[in-house]
Order: sequence, then C-alpha cells, then structure tokens
Amino acid sequence: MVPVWSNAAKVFNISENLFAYDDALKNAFDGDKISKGKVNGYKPKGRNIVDKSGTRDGFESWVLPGDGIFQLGDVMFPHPPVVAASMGTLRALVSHLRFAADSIFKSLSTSLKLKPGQGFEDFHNTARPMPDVLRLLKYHADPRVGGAIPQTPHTDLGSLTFVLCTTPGLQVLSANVQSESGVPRTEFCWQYVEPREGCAVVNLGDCMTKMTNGLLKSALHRVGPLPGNPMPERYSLAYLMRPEGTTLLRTLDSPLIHPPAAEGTSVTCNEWMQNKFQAVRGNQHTGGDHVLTGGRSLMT
Ligand SMILES: O=C(O)CCC(=O)C(=O)O
Ligand SMILES: [Fe+2]
Repeated sequence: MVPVWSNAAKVFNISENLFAYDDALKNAFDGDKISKGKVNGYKPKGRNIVDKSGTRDGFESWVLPGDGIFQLGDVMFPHPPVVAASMGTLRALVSHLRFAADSIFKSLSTSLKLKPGQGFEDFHNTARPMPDVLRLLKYHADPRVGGAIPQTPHTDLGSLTFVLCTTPGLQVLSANVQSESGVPRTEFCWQYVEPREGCAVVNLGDCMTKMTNGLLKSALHRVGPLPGNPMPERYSLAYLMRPEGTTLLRTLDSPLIHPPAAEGTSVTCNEWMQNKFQAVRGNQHTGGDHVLTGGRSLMT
C-alpha cells in the first residue's frame, strides 16, 4: 500500500478515537475559543449553515495546524492525548501530501510558464510557517432519505486540497454550471466523485483562481447522501494547502493568463481566510455566498 494510504488508515483510527471523546473534552478544544483564525481545534455539528434558510450542518470536524504538527513558528497548538500520541503518523501523512502538492505546483507553474521565483511552489515554502491544516471530519448518519445536505456547498479557500475517504458522498458542480438567479436547477447537476482506495481527490482552491485571474477554477463541492439513500456515518480527511499568510493574491505574470481589466485591490491570503470563515458561519455582511462559493453566484 502506498505510504499515504497506510498513514491515512491510521489517521482514520485517530479520528474515531478523537470524536469518541465526550463533549466536555471536545468543547474544551473548541476552535473558536482556542485558535485565532480557526486553524486549530474542534467544531461541533451544527455550527455552520448549509443553505439560505439557515439549516445547520451535519458534521463534526477537528483541525490540526501544519505548523503545530511540525512545531514551526509560534502557533498555539493545544491538543488532546490522542493527537499527542500520534504525532509521528500525522507528520508522515502531511509530509507525503506536502511532497505531492509541491510536484503539482511545479507542474502547473511550468505549464503556465510562470517566472522563476514566482511559481505556485514559491508561495508554499514549508520551511517557513504556513497556514496549511489537516482537517478530520465525521459526518453523522441521518436516517431520513432526502434529508438535509450535511455540508455547505463551498470552494476551499486555499490552493490545493487532498481529500481521502472510502465512503461515497463527495459531490462536485462542474465549473460551467452557472446559476441563473432564482432558478434552482443546479440540484440536478451535482456529480458524485467515486471514492477509490489508494487515490486522493485533489481540489483546486480559491487562491489558485485569484492568482490566475480565473483561468484555474476552484472546485465547488459539498457532501451528501447517495440518491434514494440515507446519509451514512462517514469519516474523511482533508489536507488543505494554503499560501503563506502574507502572500498577495494577485494575478501572476504569465503569457497564458489574461491580466485583470483594472488593477483592483488585492487581498492577502490571511485576509481572504478571514472573509471566508465569516461566510461559512453565515455572516453575510462580508460577501456571503459569493465568498463561500469562490465567486460563483450560487448557494442552494
Ligand atoms: O468530506 C469530504 O469529502 C470533503 C471535505 C471538505 O470539503 C472540506 O473539508 O473542505
Ligand atoms: Fe471542501
């Protein structure tokens, strides 16, 4: 078995033990309380919105910061014993995924003829502090057929995401499906991504869209039950790569990328992360679903 998957199998065990802690312990590690910028800690089920009428989500998650796992920088990393006892496995998994991400970044930089020193890989220097995170997720079973979609449709805010899971549920909406305001036809257009053991699903995140002026499109996705089925209990893990926090998310210089029509104000990766977290919590005044879906005017 490839090392990523043998380590992922161990991390799924860690997840089961983590989410089996009692609520009092889990709440002591609440990411909203112990982490500035939500890069560490526990999120209970129901904290995020999944639609405009305010339905709450159906999953728990636990975020572990890359800097904490590798003891880099000054990130606060309080964590429970199950995590402390598994640091070797977590480091091995993240190291392999960082290596894979570096290959993908270099390949995309070459294809887009980016200048030396301005390639995607140059904004992801893992020797320096980085806002990348490993997110462990537990979706709760919902016995209702046609019940709520447990995860908000969203794009990932960073650059690349690796999703590993053996249970179906991940859905994507093709980049050429645009919503026509008020016409909820998109329900029919979601496509399931079949999980395959030994394979990761790699999603592009918003930072890649911003840095290529829309040439590379962040993937709009969500998690839901298979048609005609109830939502099963589902464990997944997502490794979310993000450029260094101070990176300006502006269009890179490439003969293949159209420059922006007008020089707008660029945000840093840190600022973009903050906007996105507000949108996930249903805080509309920061741009709401437009931010949540990476600029695509859709939220079901
Ligand atoms: O659970 C999954 O398959 C996807 C998770 C996800 O989209 C995320 O954590 O951003
Ligand atoms: Fe995601």
